[in-house]
Amino acid sequence: MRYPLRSIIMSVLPPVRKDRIIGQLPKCFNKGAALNTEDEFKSKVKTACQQQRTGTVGRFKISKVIVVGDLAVGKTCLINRFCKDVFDKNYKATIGVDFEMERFEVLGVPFSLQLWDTAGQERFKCIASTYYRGAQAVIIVFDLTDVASLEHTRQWLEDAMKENDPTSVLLFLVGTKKDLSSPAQYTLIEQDAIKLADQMKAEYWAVSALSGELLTREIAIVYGICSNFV
Ligand SMILES: Nc1nc2c(ncn2[C@@H]2O[C@H](COP(=O)(O)OP(=O)(O)OP(=O)(O)O)[C@@H](O)[C@H]2O)c(=O)[nH]1
Repeated sequence: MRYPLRSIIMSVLPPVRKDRIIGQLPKCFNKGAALNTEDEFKSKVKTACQQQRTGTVGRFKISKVIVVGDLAVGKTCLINRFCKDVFDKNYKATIGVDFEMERFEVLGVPFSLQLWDTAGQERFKCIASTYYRGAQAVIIVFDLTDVASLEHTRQWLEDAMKENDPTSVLLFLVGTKKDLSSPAQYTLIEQDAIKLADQMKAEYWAVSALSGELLTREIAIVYGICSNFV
């Protein structure tokens, strides 16, 4: 007896986690640097979901998201907090690239994010950049306590865009380690980050992987991609 591939896949996958079931658009972090300030999904997105026209592989839609940024700014911790809800204070450099898959249900339709964690170390940049191609979203990470890491985000963006179509990629500029920055330091760097996000046409967030504060906003990636896929 033959079974359709999708039924087989669905039967071996665990159910989608409750907090990954998205019925409403998450609020943006800062209206001054947001990709979307609407409260609701676009009607064409809703219609596509209702009509199950959302995927390229059966009902599935897989979106590739690459996470780039300087050495030790917190890319791996960001992904680990988001996907596994854990935090490791010990630093282990990413060698080349790493990969996590996160499943969602958006307006009743299965939706997956591939999160590609890339190495910030110069010597691994060459390997990592071979995985940049075909991204639907790029998360450019900087450390809120390190101004130089914010300045370097332009270069990371440029590198990521060499392999992608700038007109169709969604950009996120994410400041990490908010728990380590003093209010005065945070206010200063945030002003520059918002300005930069505006120039890049990126959505801005400030998060802490240690506390987990605001990290649920990563779910905002979903709506950005969602509103693009029809
Ligand atoms: N206090 C605090 N420490 C953090 C946070 N995020 C990351 N760190 C620490 O910063 C260090 C580097 O974090 P990683 O996530 O490994 O950095 P990375 O950007 O993936 O580094 P590479 O893989 O070398 O590019 C680790 O010691 C983490 O524990 C945060 O939000 N708060």
